[in-house]
Amino acid sequence: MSKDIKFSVIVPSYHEKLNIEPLTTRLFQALGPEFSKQTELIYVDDNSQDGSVEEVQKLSEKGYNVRIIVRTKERGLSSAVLHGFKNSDGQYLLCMDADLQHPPEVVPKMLDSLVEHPFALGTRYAKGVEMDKNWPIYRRIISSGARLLALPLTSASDPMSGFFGVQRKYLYEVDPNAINNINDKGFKIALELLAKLPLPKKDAIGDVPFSFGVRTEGESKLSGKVMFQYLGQLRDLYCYKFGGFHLVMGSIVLTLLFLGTVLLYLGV
Ligand SMILES: Nc1nc2c(ncn2[C@@H]2O[C@H](COP(=O)(O)OP(=O)(O)O[C@H]3O[C@H](CO)[C@@H](O)[C@H](O)[C@@H]3O)[C@@H](O)[C@H]2O)c(=O)[nH]1
Ligand SMILES: [Mg+2]
Repeated sequence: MSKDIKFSVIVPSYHEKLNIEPLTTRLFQALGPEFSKQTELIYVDDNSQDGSVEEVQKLSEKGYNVRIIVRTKERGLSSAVLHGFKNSDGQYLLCMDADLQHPPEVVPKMLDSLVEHPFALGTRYAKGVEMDKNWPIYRRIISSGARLLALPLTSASDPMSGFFGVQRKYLYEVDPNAINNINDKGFKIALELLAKLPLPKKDAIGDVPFSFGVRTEGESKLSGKVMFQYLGQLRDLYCYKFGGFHLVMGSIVLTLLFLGTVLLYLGV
């Protein structure tokens, strides 16, 4: 463990070569010299073999504190984030996407919030925040449906966000067993952590409003499989939180809401 590193920024990445250089340079530029000295940037790539490794190597040679972990046996956004957290040095852990939908310029605010709160949440649901008008309508519907289904599980403003931070001690120290209960399937790792980590009842979450951008390079990896993984994750979380009877009721409500969302999407 490096004593100089206070903040670790973890970026799950899959086929993101074209986004690596702009994200890295914009991030360290936004951090400025003092924050930069205390920050490491870690890409967790699932063997994209698209030149991402060489791209990171170039940036590291230029002096940026950046490295890339390539996993060859595992796949998935959530598990990549957990892998990055485990293999990082900072006490303050931040997660963001590679595709610049999470503006690197907001990271200093996120880190400030994370020093003050156990959990920092980049939120798209706050006054004055607008979703990029180019974000496709079907993604908005899916996102709203997913958010609705998570309402009984957390009071967080945007549990679907992939832009969040957590203090290391809440992952591994406050309850060393908590990490073993975390579901590492799918995309919604923030929801999982919010629902299961031993966070304090009061003032646990520091919201940081941000405007969600659109991807300009590469493609989204959201697939039907990921959506079904989300429904499985919800079922487990309902069970974890409310027990057996509520699980059955929850499943019925979930199915109805899911069908409603699909029908709405299809315009039926
Ligand atoms: N290592 C790894 N990274 C992955 C994988 N799948 C996706 N990623 C990375 O995870 C990030 C988000 O993936 P996108 O494909 O861009 O997801 P999205 O559909 O735009 O979803 C995003 O927006 C949601 C909010 O609407 C977020 O909830 C979600 O976390 C993600 O940020 C990107 O950096 C992408 O490269 C994977 O299997 N392995
Ligand atoms: Mg994206």
